Amino acid sequence: MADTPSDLTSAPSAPRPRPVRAAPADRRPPAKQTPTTRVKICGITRLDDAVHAVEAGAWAIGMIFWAGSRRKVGADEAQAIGAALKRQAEVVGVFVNAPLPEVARLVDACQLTMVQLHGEEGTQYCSEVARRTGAKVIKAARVRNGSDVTALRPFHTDYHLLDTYLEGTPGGTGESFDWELARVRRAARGERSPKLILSGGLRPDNVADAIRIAFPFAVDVAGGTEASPGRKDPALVEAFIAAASSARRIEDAPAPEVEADEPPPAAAFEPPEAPAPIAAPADDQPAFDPEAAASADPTAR
Ligand SMILES: O=C(O)c1ccccc1N[C@@H]1O[C@H](COP(=O)(O)O)[C@@H](O)[C@H]1O
Repeated sequence: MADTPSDLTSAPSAPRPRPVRAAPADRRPPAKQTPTTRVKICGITRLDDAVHAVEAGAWAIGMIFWAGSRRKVGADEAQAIGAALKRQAEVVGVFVNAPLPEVARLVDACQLTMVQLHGEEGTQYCSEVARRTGAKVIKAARVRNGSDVTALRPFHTDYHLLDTYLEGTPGGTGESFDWELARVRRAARGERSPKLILSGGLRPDNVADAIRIAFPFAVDVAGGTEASPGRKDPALVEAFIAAASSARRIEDAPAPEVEADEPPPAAAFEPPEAPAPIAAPADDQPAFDPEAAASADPTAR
């Protein structure tokens, strides 16, 4: 029994409870927030524009390698942009039905971290781009109706991109589509879909509405941030990124059950080793679809 002061001081003392004090507001863990929508600034042809876009907060910058584009990037500029920015942002090359060896060569030469396939590339071609280059793959669809959106389902790429359908133009139309159609994709049950990138006619004054309706992972803009084709307007770039970053994404809005209104289109073609014209469907060359082949021949699994 310890009943003297000396006994008390020598006895092993129980740890004293530490006073509980509220952490100062500035040291409390941040409240869980929905991450803001990423921004891809596309159609960049000049190093200065690329650097400015990344400094302004772009997640990705895109360069168009399709020869028919008014925004086609030059080889030297593309290499300089990739070398300068590949550690700070995603550097995306945009292709339309390009031969696979050309895509692989440009990924290496320009240090692309992502490849955006904006033509009629099929599933096997997309997988082959990922396997050969190591770059992440964005598969784009041009949207008229719900079927154009659901047609992306067999593409197990890193990202799906929805752009506006305009006859005879593979992309960069400057026109928007009905963003509600993106919900067809969200209504898909069960499997986890690739992240959505929304594009087509987005501008600083409409991007927040688009985000609220389509709830994309990222938004992508070319024409809406330009002074002229291939040349960015720094003020528009900054306004676009600010508008996208401040838009609230309604993460837990229930996904409506929207049905596709038409059957999915016929199978895509696998681009040959030589470029194919955008308007030419491969009627004479049916796509090789590994999933269809496997289900027709169970031994092929
Ligand atoms: O911008 C182009 O010239 C282009 C050409 C061919 C394929 C894709 C192209 N750009 C992509 O188009 C969309 C939206 O552009 P916009 O904002 O409507 O002008 C975007 O995904 C670009 O990557």
